Amino acid sequence: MTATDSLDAVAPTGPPDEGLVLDVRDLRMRYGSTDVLHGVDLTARRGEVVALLGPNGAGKTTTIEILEGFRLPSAGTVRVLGVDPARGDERWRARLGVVLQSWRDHGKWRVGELLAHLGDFYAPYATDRVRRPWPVDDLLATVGLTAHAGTRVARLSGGQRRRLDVAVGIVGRPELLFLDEPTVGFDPAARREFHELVHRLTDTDATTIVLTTHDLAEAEKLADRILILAGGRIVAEGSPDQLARRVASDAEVRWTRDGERYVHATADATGFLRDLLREHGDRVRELEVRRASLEDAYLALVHEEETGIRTGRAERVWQQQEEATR
Ligand SMILES: Nc1ncnc2c1ncn2[C@@H]1O[C@H](COP(=O)(O)OP(=O)(O)OP(=O)(O)O)[C@@H](O)[C@H]1O
Repeated sequence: MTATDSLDAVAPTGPPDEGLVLDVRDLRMRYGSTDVLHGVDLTARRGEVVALLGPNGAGKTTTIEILEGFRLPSAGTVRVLGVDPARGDERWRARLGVVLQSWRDHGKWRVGELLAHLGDFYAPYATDRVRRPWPVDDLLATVGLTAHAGTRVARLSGGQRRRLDVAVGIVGRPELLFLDEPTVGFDPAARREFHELVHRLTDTDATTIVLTTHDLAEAEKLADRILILAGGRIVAEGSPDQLARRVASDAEVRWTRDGERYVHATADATGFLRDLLREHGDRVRELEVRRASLEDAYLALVHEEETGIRTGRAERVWQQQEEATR
């Protein structure tokens, strides 16, 4: 049986959910005798930003390449814009955008010409709802490359090249956009502009975005939902806040009073603060309330998966980190 046959053998029954842009069930991938994905389930809806996080070698790129139709899975059901990527045609591909690690080809082309040339591919796939391609001048302005429309690709700086990568990924006004480590090499201003661009794409075009990144602050800022891939499975899923609460539901309150340092963990920080200030008033100094961060949650959940120690481990890791900073 081929990989494609096996996909059909487990195809879901029942009517498809129209709002689901991505629907992946029990995705498995084996390279030679090594299992990399052990049954990944994931979904994304129209206009949603989903961040896929995980340690090096977790299988993020493998997963994304399967979704893009560049790699055949060993087993599982995959539907991207309602289509099995293994059978996706040009019309389907025109609805996807991919921002890969840096665009190195076409060094002699000028930026504007290159975008116009690549945009031509999408023109036959314009619809009443989606005008394709994105007009070059608008696109250049959107990614902040207007001043470089006539610059040869080979002469762009690293950050400018990355902006071009983004422009290449969205020139066809994709309904689903894959961003692989999108802001590596961006300066802080370019990163902020890029984040604004992502918000604009989801707000005005309802673009669905799947993002892989090792930058947790970026995931926190951009993602509606975060999926943590470790050990070949999605080990946790939720908003940044939900993930943080999963590893530690208590907030930690710290303060000093008469030169003494105090630390108290509580599920009701507001009530505790009210009582504390009523009792000790202006003798309370250096007041701080801290909840577990996404980074705390990420490290604890990945550590849990790697060591196989589950019960209370995540919470203890968080507490140990706290103690180390005291
Ligand atoms: N073509 C291949 N043949 C054999 N093994 C592969 C192949 N591609 C990836 N792998 C292995 O599969 C595992 C997952 O790789 P993948 O590139 O998907 O991870 P990743 O999560 O994207 O990692 P990173 O964060 O380092 O980019 C790794 O152990 C990698 O060595």
